[in-house]
Amino acid sequence: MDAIPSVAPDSIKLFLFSIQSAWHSRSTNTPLHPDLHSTPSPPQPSPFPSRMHSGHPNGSFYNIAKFYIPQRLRKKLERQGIRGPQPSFPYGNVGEMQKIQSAAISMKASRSINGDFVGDDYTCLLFPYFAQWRKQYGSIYTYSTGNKQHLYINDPELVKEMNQSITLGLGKPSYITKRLSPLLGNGILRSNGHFWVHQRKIIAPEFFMDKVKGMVGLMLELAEPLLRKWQACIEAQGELRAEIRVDDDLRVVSADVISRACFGSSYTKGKEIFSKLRTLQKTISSKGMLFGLPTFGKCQETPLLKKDLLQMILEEAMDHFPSKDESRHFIVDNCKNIYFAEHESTSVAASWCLMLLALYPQWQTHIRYEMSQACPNGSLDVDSLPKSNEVVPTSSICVKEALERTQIGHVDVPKGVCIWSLIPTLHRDPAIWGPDAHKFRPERFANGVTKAYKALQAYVPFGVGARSCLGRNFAMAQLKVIISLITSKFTFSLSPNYQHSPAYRMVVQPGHGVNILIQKFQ
Ligand code: HEM
Repeated sequence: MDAIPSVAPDSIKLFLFSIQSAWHSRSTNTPLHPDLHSTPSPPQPSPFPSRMHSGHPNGSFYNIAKFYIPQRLRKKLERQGIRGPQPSFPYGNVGEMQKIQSAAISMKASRSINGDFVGDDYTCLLFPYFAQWRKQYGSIYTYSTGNKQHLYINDPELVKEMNQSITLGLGKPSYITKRLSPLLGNGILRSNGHFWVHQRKIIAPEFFMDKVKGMVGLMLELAEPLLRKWQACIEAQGELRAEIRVDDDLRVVSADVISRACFGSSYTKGKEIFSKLRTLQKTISSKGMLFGLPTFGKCQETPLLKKDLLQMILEEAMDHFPSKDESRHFIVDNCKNIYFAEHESTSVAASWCLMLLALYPQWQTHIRYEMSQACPNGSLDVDSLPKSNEVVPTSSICVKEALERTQIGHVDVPKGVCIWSLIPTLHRDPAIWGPDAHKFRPERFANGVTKAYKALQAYVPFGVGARSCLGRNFAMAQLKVIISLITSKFTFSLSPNYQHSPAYRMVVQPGHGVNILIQKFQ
């Protein structure tokens, strides 16, 4: 068993819990990752899914048919009392979304670094049409992007229903998965139905807590170069402190961990792949275009893990697929999927964590205190990793499509409707979290996550229902490792050069990075 320093003080748990409600953001994604990272971009001002059919003149039979199918779905929802903005031909509510977005951008006021901005609901800026319609129509409404009818659901009871649902009738939306096909093949992120179940059954056990615990030693080791680099920065500046832009360094650690844990390879070797992934991620989330297929380097044995994830998945796949060809596709596609799902989500979450810790240094002190209590000699057993599933916020939106007629609580969702849930909004809802929902108060989680809010299962940082995050244990372990190590070695504050500007690139990222002033902790 690896001897490790304390990586799981309770205050980190509280801290990580609280970011979700006080700050939020995949998030997400995302869907990117949204959500992922896996959560694809919501309709953005340009281009919208429906605009991609530009070869067809307005008023053509093609456009008329595309417009009237969603209209029928809308009528079915309206009959259940679900309202929403009136769509117009041929692009539904896209024009209105663009207008609302432009107005929000021009109203964007510059933010001062006095801590107040943490209370801002950034979703109002990133997705202002959702915010406006929520005010008009409540937590469930319908809108159209021309050829698709959408249902926005942020009602806690309905989210709970979705969370508990195991139906295969809700899956990844086809118009998004089609676009992701060249990048992700038919891997877990974009497959649906029984094929998805099959893949999930094979891959999920590789991310169970007992397997993740075996990777903690590796996570600790791979964080060491970052600590040395930051220490060297302080020394190189010949002063007691240095200014660091944390994002790229965290990205390197996170990419290195997934490379080594899954593929026995290192980030530096796969650097090109990761930079390609970043470009692709930006392209997907901002323009929704198609992209090239990344290839992955040859794996090398890592001395730190007896078997890497790839090997374990490979062995499982060999047992489950009848032909070599099928298992080869399964393996290649899912390697890409896991890289893609992990890439950015964890490192971006770590960036936001450091930003908040820099802003609220009393929580750095708290973490150090708990670490000193938990491991007076500076080293702890790997079993001290927490069992609970607390979270950080990077994925912002969960989107599903009703692949067949599906019942969600009292709502009869017609086949073909896309369902959107905005996680940050749910996590900042005063009806769920109380009047201080927008405040940064990690202590609200002191008695566990269920005591922190009023509506059960309204806390869904890793997504909703059967398709929720498969890598949550991995992500949490990595975040705890990195934050504990940084906090134990340095004290830090927010640099005056930090510009608060959340940006949606599959997950919500610090648009201009996170700059902190670090100093060696004595
Ligand atoms: C802080 C870090 C992370 C956050 C906030 C996060 C969040 C999410 C969310 C919200 C979803 C569900 C999206 C949806 O419902 O459409 C998801 C799915 C997924 N995540 Fe993560 N994730 C994180 C890290 C990771 C890591 C490290 C891995 C892998 C090592 C991973 C692998 C996956 C996979 C494979 C899925 C798809 C599951 C399926 O469709 O069955 N994630 N994640």
